[in-house]
Amino acid sequence: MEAVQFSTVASRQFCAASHSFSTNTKSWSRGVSTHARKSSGLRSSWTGSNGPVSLSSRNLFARDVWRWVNSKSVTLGRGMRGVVVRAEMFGQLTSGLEAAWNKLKGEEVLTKENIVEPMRDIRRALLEADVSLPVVRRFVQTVSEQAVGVGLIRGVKPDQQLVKIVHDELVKLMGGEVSELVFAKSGPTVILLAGLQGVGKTTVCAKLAYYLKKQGKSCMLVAGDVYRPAAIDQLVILGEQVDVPVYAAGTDVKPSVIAKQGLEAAKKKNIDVVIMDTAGRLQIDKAMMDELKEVKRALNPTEVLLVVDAMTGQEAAGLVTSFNLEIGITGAILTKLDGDSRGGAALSVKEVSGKPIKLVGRGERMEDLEPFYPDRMAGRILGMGDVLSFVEKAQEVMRQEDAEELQKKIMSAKFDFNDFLKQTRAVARMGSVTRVLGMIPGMGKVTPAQIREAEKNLKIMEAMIEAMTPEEREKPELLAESPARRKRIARDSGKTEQQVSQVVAQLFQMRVRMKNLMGVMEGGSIPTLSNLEEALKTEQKGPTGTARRKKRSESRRQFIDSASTRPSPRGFGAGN
Ligand SMILES: Nc1nc2c(ncn2[C@@H]2O[C@H](COP(=O)(O)OP(=O)(O)OP(=O)(O)O)[C@@H](O)[C@H]2O)c(=O)[nH]1
Repeated sequence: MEAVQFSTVASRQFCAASHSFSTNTKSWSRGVSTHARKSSGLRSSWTGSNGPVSLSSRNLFARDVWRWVNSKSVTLGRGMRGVVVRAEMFGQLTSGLEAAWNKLKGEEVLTKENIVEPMRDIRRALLEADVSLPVVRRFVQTVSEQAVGVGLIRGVKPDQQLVKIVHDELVKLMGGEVSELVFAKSGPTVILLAGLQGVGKTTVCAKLAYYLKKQGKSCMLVAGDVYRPAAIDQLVILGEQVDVPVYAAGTDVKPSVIAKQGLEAAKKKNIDVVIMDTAGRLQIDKAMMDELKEVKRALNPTEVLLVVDAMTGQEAAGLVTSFNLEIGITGAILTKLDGDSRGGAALSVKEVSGKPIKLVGRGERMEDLEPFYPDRMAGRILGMGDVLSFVEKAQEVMRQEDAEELQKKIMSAKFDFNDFLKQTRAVARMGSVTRVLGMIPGMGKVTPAQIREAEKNLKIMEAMIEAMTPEEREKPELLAESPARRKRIARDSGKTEQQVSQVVAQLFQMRVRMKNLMGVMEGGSIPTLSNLEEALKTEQKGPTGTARRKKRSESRRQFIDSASTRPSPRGFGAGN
């Protein structure tokens, strides 16, 4: 398999760099770099156009976060060409809110007067996101009250203050804490799934089983959708796919009887969790509710979860309310979040119905079901990306030793070209490129053309690294100090000397940034807005070190500065 990768070797900057090398479009490269810095060192890069695209990631915020990061990889398909990057999840809302922050640029303090316009933008953004009007009203009022009362905080700009207040209120709006699934103290835990037709119920049954199996629980699926024979077949196939038994009794038996029989069968097999699929209807009707009530009575479930489609916006919140009133539910599962650019459902369900979103579906694959984290979602809405979900994904696929080894190297500023290559070759099974991009701060706005460009550029970088000797890969200093070596690499890889110089310069810049960010984040955990600011301030101050070290690195620094600022008339990717 040709190594074609999408790697986030803790190095969005590398990707950013590749963009800036290639596109020669200053505004784009500047924009990406800013995003890269703002993302506190989470970096991504990808290479290759003809082989499988793979992906791995690192988050450099703190040791404990690092521990989550294990390496593994996933093949994403043949090349990234043709990948369509869908709208960033909640992208519309994110841009709407950005307008609000922008109105506060240049202000000294938040006042009753100067928040009028931003609050109007926030209100509009939420309404456009399909959040229900009463919810929007309450939200805007709470945020306004807090904003005016917050006063002047030294070193924090008013727009940042407002972002923080909105962030915290969004978290509260979505329920604050993660709402975990409840398990029965004895006997099997029974999860009853309900929902309208086509929302993804049957798929969720299998996804949920897959999710719980990963936590060491044995599961059984029960096929209760007797009105659509294909639904039973679909469940059986999905059950096979996730290697979980399926109890089915055909279409002639009442769902409540199937429920009882399924539960008995599960008990006999000492199954930990029974997941019951039920029929969906086009709309709520009495017959449907009565049948569900009967099934509920037969099962006495631990969890009754309503599966709702995120793309239906505030309608989803209304459904959760109706189902709760009618049959009593314990929470909701929001599916198709990957296709939702507005966010109305995620924002409204808890506030409108009082019931939490417990899990979210973010794709069609079995692994695309995860807990709903209000704080991460808020971060993502504000354009900070879903860093922790991203890192958790990476953890599933990355070896711990590798992560620790890499962390050591970064802390001692020894991250080298071998590490870069190794990471780009660690193929990670992390989901679609689109989804992963959406999780990386700022990356959701990357267009397919930009992806293709970056893909091309990373391939070029890989060619250069391959032309280096093992010693040069380990000690990039050799390249910084020797034009002859750079010339040889340029010749062997078919690139220009300038391109080689830029790649070497970039590695040094990466080292400095990574080290600074790691240093600042060390001991912290989740990248919050405030420590992000601190990290960036420290980064701007430059690396610390003894005078001697500083002197030794001076000439290298000069090389880096000149290489990275040299004009690149034809762009990094040109002429290859
Ligand atoms: N993109 C995306 N598609 C999903 C998600 N969840 C489910 N789907 C797709 O939605 C479609 C409908 O899913 P089903 O599981 O058949 O829906 P259902 O609610 O069981 O449908 P009925 O049995 O007709 O009531 C399928 O094509 C799924 O692959 C998700 O989170 N994201």
